[in-house]
Amino acid sequence: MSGDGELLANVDGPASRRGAGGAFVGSPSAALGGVLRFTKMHGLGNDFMVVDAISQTFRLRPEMIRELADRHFGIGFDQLLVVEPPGLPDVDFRYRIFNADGSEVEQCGNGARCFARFVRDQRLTNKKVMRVQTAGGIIELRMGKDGLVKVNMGVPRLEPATVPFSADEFAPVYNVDVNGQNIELSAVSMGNPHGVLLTADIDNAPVATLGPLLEKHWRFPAKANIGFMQIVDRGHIRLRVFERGCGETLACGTGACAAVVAGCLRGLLDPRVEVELIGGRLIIEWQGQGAAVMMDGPVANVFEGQLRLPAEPGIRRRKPARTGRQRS
Ligand SMILES: N[C@@H](CCC[C@H](N)C(=O)O)C(=O)O
Repeated sequence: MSGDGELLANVDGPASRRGAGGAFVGSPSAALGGVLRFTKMHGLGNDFMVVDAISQTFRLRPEMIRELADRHFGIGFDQLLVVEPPGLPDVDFRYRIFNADGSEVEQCGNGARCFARFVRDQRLTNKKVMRVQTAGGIIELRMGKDGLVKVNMGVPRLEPATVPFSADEFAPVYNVDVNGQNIELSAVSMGNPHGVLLTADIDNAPVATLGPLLEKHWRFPAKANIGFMQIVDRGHIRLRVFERGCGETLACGTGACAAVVAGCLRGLLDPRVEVELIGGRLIIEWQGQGAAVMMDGPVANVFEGQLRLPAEPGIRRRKPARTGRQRS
């Protein structure tokens, strides 16, 4: 963040739709040096800055995302969520996710529920069921009458190469050496990579120490989110997640899905499980290999805000193209 309180962002129009180093550009209409509107939201305390890139044009470099994510000097969030027009047929939106460290990632479960609420609140759609394209696959979002959002998170990927995890063949549990200590974990992709281990006492689990070591372990070549799961009974777990690219969060939706898949693979859980995270509860359902994982949970709006985006020297204002809001 710059010293005068203004936030540096580059806005240059749709030609450079995706910049180098993970920067992104929204779709045409906001003016160079104008304001970027956003909404702060959360799902069980996993918090997000959500931006409509259908009616706004902007570019944020990874360092800018890190500054915005900062809880003392910025807005503060675990992930930045970006709403874009779809790039595929039969899909309503494209949903992009950036961790607090500025890295773009494939999937975010709590974010998916917030996404559904956001696009309806912003009148980008009036659909109650929508299909959304992510880098981790297509997911289906369904608004419930109770204010909860149900998400079909897709079929978990278990083959090691698809997680990705380094192993010769699939196993429900792998032995991983961490500085001479043997750790037993399951490796699951929910679009994004997860390692899940069991703990007898979640309150004293070594999340802060073992989490970062496993996140960056060589056997997870794309790094991983690391879940610590305490089984209360066959229909109830407690879970803490050290998230890739942002550290321990109050809740992780894909982490909850991965934990239930891991527990079912080990024969420890029933198909419907209440997952108790620090920030609240999710209901996760999985009928077994080949089935999609279903996630049910709440969303919350925190506030709406806007950032002034100064023009970067050398970038000239372009006349914005006319766009209509997507309505279906
Ligand atoms: N909080 C998320 C997951 C966000 C992405 C994750 N940190 C990753 O790097 O894969 C969730 O609710 O799923």
